[in-house]
Amino acid sequence: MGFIEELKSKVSAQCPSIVFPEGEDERILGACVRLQEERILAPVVLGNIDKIKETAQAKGLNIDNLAVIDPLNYDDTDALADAFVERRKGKIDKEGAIEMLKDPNYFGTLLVYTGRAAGMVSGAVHTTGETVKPALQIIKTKEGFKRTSGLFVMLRGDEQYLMSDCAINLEMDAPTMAEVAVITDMTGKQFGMDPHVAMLSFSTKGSAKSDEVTMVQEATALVKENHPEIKIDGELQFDAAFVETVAKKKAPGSPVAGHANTFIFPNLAAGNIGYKIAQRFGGFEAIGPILQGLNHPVNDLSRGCNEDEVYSLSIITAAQAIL
Ligand SMILES: CC(C)(COP(=O)(O)OP(=O)(O)OC[C@H]1O[C@@H](n2cnc3c(N)ncnc32)[C@H](O)[C@@H]1OP(=O)(O)O)[C@@H](O)C(=O)NCCC(=O)NCCS
Ligand SMILES: CC(=O)OP(=O)(O)O
Repeated sequence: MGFIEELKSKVSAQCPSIVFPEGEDERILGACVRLQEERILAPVVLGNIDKIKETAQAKGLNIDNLAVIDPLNYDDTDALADAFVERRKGKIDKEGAIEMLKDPNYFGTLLVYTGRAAGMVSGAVHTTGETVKPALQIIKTKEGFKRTSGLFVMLRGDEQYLMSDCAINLEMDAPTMAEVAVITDMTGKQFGMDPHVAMLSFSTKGSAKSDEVTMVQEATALVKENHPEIKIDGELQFDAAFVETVAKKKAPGSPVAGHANTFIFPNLAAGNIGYKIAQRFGGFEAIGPILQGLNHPVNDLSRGCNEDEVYSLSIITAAQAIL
């Protein structure tokens, strides 16, 4: 059984409710109708009902059984605003909260925070910043984690790899890269994988010297020291991490080199460019970014996503909510 198929059977047993702030988008609406008809999860679609009906008609979708909420016309806005003000502790007043709730990403995030939905999927229309900022402010990271990070599950046939951080952290240092590695290992295990983690660089085992190479070496050392149970090595170039013959030459004796399946990037440019190259040149399905380390699952999409990627990320979001 494939990765998504396996999660699907676990998720459908509980059928959690997932909110989609971009209900007027045809890729979102198409995926929601499929998820609802297959009884995998219970979508809650946000948007203007007339515009959603227009999208449905243009695509020939039957939305009769879909839960739709217009954030501009919702009975419980007052309760959401109160929860928002309480959570932000002096950073927003009631009037400001009511205004912010007109933004579907804030509205959807508050539905998740207050337990009205188990998770959220957005970002097919909005930028990553617009999508994730409400979650960073309201959902926040779990105890023990300082930074969230954006993971991609890369799928092609039987191949399955994890890549992160491809979406969030503009500045990388050794503690942040170490934290990304630890949480990515946890996510992989949560999804039933056996992560072999490569801390990526343009250098393998000291073949080049620079501040960034030192940062990756320090991050690797931090993980090895604090989490001896994690299968990790670095710093490794991608070929040394992935190709056995190259690993034998560049990193002999490494427990990970040559068969890594989990790749941690040394900066956001490498991560974001790297996953898109694998997706567009390599023909991988790229599912994510999956935000790791938050109290509840809120996941972003690339604006370049297709309906199948929305469908798959929704199943992963539901799985994060129940596993
Ligand atoms: C994610 C991002 C929007 C955060 O923006 P930001 O300007 O740092 O956010 P702010 O400084 O306003 O912080 C907002 C809140 O988020 C928290 N925060 C910021 N980055 C965080 C992170 N990585 N993890 C957890 N919390 C974070 C802050 O602590 C702050 O909390 P507070 O308001 O309760 O004090 C920004 O880092 C970003 O644009 N990243 C790149 C996104 C992108 O375009 N990626 C490429 C495409 S996927
Ligand atoms: C993840 C990502 O790169 O998002 P977008 O393509 O929307 O910028």
